[in-house]
Amino acid sequence: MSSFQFTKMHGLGNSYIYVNLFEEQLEEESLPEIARQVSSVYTGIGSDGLILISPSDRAEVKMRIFNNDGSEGKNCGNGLRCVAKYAFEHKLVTNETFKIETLSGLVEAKVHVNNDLVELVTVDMGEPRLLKADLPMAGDNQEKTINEPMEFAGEVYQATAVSMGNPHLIFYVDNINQAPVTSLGPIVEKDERFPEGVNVEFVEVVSKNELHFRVWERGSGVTQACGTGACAAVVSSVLNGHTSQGEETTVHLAGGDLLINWTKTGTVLMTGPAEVVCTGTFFLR
Ligand SMILES: N[C@H](CCC[C@H](N)C(=O)O)C(=O)O
Repeated sequence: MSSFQFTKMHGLGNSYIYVNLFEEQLEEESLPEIARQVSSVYTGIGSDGLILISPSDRAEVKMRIFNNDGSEGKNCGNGLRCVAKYAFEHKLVTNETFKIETLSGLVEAKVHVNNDLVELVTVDMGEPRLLKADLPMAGDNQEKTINEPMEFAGEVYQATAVSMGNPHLIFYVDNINQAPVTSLGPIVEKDERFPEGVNVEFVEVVSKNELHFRVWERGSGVTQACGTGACAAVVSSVLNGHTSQGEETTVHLAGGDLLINWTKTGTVLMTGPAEVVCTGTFFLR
């Protein structure tokens, strides 16, 4: 019976099981099954997935993320803040600002330290990608999808597509508490126009600097928060004229708030908390 040490961490309630591959070894072909096992609230630890922290030849550390269905995501905003906290507190890095490698490129994290503990993290998530080819999604590869009518299950919705290294489709609603997260989310996630699937976000505009936000995540379903999704929602809101580029927007997610700024230099800054829940030994079935 093989086992490994883990740390459960969360960003605004979006929790993952973190494994430090500087110290542990996991078989590559077992990773999807390990993600499914640790994520189960009944027979596992309970989380939205698995995140691996490993050495990198391009950055101080590398992050890989697996959703709770075992699929591998290419980026994870809440995960990046927790990886940054873990790396700093476990002395995998020496500076308060450092780079993290993801499957969708390098990002830069800055930890905000208080009494040797990291409470808040700011991540420069890089530039959003707006072309259909970037998501990927069906249609003219060089076109963008901004406030476009799209039909799902017989209804037409206005949709905006943004990639933060992973795909997001954003819908605007008048009342976030009535957003069709569990009814429309799974339909859109698996729509054939998104060959790699898509994360589905619902946004209520409160003001020019404030959004309400809910999410149906690709590979995990409803989560308390989605960092890349919040970044995509702010980019979408600028593109749709609801908020302004270069100004900080407060995004109210189910698990709490993120501060997001699609800067005038073109990259998206995300600031929010990262917390440790527990550590332990997991015994693989
Ligand atoms: N479900 C996402 C990965 C997790 C992203 C989310 N938890 C975040 O904080 O960005 C995907 O398959 O693209």
